This record gives sequence, C-alpha cells and structure tokens, in this order.
Amino acid sequence: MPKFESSETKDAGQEPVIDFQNVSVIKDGRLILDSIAIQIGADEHVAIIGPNGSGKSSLIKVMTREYYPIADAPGLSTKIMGDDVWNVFDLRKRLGIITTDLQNTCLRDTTVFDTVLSGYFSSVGIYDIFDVTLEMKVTVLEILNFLGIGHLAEQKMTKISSGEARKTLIARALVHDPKALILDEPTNSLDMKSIYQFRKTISKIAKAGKNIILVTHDLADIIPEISRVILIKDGKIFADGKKEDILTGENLTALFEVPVTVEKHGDYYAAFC
Ligand SMILES: Nc1ncnc2c1ncn2[C@@H]1O[C@H](COP(=O)(O)OP(=O)(O)OP(=O)(O)O)[C@@H](O)[C@H]1O
Repeated sequence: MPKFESSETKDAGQEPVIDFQNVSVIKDGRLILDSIAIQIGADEHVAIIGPNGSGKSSLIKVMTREYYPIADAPGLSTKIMGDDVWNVFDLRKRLGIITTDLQNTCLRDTTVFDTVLSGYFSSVGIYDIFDVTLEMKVTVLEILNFLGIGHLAEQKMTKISSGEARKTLIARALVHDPKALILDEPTNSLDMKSIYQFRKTISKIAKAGKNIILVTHDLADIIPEISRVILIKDGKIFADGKKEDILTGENLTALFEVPVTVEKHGDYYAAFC
C-alpha cells in the first residue's frame, strides 16, 4: 500500500477536521467573514459554493492561518484536527492545499518529479542542500503512478497541460500524507477531458481516505463522494446540509441572485441560468 494511503490517515482520530465557531474576519475595515460556524467531520467530504466575493477563499485562508479571525469573539474556535494552535508549516502539510496561486508558483523549468519532491521541503524546486532520501523518491514515484502521471516524471512543468499540472500539485500535497485535501476552484481553465480525469482523480483520493474540501462555482465538480454542501453568501453561511437538499434551483437562485435550474445526472449535478 503506498505510504500516502497509510493506516495513519485512515485511523486518524475522530476529531473533526475543521471545527470553526463564531469566526469573523475584518479586512480593510470590512467584515468579510461574519460569525461562521462550520464543523467538518473526520470522514466527511464537503463542497463550498458561493458567488464571487462571497468569502470562500477567505474561509480557506482562515483554515491555512493566512487570515485570522477577530480574537475576542465569544465562543471562537478555529480548531483543526482537534487543535487550535498549530505550527503553520505543519498545518499546511496536514491540510494539502491546491490553489491556482500555487500552480502559478510551481510553473517553472522544473521536472514534474522534482516539483512533487519539493513538497517535502515546502520549496519550489530542489536544491543541493536538501537531504533527499531514497524513501522520498520512491514515495514520489508511487504517488505519480497512483495519479496516473508516472510517465510525466521527467517532463518540465512548463511543457505539461493545465490538467497534468493540477494533478502534479495534488501529488506534491500527497507526499505529506495529509488528512485532507483543500481544493480551491480546481477545474478552472481545464478542458472537458481534463475535468473528467481530474474528478476521477479526486474521487480516487477520497476513496483512499482523505477528506475532500472543495471550493467551486461549478456543481459538476461535486464528485459523488461529496455528500454535504455549504453555501456561502456575503461572508455568512447561507445554507449547509445534505447535497440533495441544498442543491436546489430555489437555493441557488437565492444564492446567485439569478434564475438557476438544477439538474441531476446520475451521481452528478449541473446548474443552468
Ligand atoms: N486581504 C484582503 N484585503 C481586503 N479585502 C479582502 C482581502 N481578502 C478578501 N477580501 C475581500 O473579501 C471578500 C471575499 O473575498 P474572497 O476572495 O474570500 O471571495 P471568494 O468567494 O473566494 O471569491 P471568488 O469566487 O471571486 O474567488 C471580497 O470582497 C474581497 O475583496
């Protein structure tokens, strides 16, 4: 069994991955997150949906400790995996974070293999001073093969497609055997085939025991393993519950303030406006 599918992840305590209570964030004198309360259980996969500027990325930044909430809010909790206080580097390893910003940062004249390996050092690229072990290299190859991109190991990041680059970033996050993967609009700018393959990849990772926390505008990104959807509007939780109850035309019309129709196709949803 590859290291990143280790029993450590599957047996990790039953503490919620995220336990946020009364989280409010002010930026430039404006309340951008308002009294957010979200608990994401150890075995849950969740999608977070909201209009542009509703606060989705800010919420993720509270999780990654880039943004800090108002400290004296009554009952404030920003617990992650049971702990409120984290070394930021450790935290970001335990939560594998995949954003478009990270993809832009990693888009260099570096091979796919080294990009994934650099995850161990939280660096971009590999340098002589790093103590690269054989075990690290073996794990990188295992993960690349698990994600179906082993054949790209020696390709330069600048020469692969956006979909392949997105998978490379996931591989980079997986070297730490994270408890969860946080994906911020992961299918942006991917074509249909890449989107299809990407969703299959995320499903596979969910089945391998990682929590998936997916931020998206596109209902079709909500893989069947995700059973809970949280809607965010104007920095507040607008709705939170079972996917089939939340993904209705009525809810999404109110959320996006345009007429929205929702259709279900097999285990997937699609929205039209
Ligand atoms: N560092 C900051 N300084 C000032 N305002 C900020 C900052 N970060 C976020 N905001 C504001 O907070 C609001 C929420 O932003 P956020 O990026 O979280 O929204 P979002 O839901 O992720 O949007 P999108 O779907 O467009 O990515 C926006 O109005 C944004 O301008």
